[in-house]
Amino acid sequence: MELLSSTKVSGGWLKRYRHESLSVKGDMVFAIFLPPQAESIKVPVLYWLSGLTCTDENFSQKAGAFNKAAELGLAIVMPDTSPRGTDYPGEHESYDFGSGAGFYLNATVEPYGHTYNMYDYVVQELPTLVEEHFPISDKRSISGHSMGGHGALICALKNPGRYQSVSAFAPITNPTQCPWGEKAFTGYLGENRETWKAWDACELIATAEERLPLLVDQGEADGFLEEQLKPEALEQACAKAGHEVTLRRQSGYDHSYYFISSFIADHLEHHAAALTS
Ligand SMILES: CC(=O)Oc1ccc2c(C)cc(=O)oc2c1
Repeated sequence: MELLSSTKVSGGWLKRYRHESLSVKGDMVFAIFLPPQAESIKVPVLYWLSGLTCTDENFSQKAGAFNKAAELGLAIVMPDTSPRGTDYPGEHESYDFGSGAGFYLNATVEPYGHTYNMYDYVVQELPTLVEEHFPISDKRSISGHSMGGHGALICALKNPGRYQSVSAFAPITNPTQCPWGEKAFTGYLGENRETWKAWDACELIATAEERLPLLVDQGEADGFLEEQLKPEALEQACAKAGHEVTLRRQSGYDHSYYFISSFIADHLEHHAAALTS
């Protein structure tokens, strides 16, 4: 691992690293916030999955999360949103597919199937790496925004026992039924829609082995609400499956990090309560 930068913030440290990833067969960059408590004990950790077009830096620069994370003694790990440095056909042509748009799945269609394995990376490889190299415990939670909200929901739903809690901001709840998801899943998984279901929170809810309560914030002035995000689909899937969900519709908020920064403290409290109980 190569240390790229180290910055003191909120009494703790924000560190960025580059490392060679087996899952994506290339270099990946991630950031980790270590709260002051990590100087003397192993601290629990929140994985934050960012949305389309983002890198590890959007959350660290814009969410305003570190004062609260320091107060609660939470580490935060911020991975990048896709493999980088490949040059596949179509990879750099649009904001919603390819670079910056990994969708937190394991691609099966070549050439993407070769390296776009963001699911393996965030669920297995990155936690193994950070738990080995930093004073963090194996108590994990997961959250994210938009494409990253979809990622957080599917990672938790597919891995009972791995996370203590899950939350999301404006998640793509039902990617098999919205334009962003249909485009990405066709490109990464192929035309057979049956195979898509394994990566869709609304499909996974029905058979989830674990009933982690979901905390979701959704801005009512979000321009992507009706066509892409579809919070009502998640509500209906949860109601049908008897899965607890707290969906907070926040009046006037859009899809931006202003929205995330307004409610991130609530999410950190939610995760800290589960991680320290
Ligand atoms: C920094 C920032 O605003 O990030 C951002 C902007 C737009 C989007 C969209 C449209 C989708 C998504 O998944 O993430 C995302 C993130």
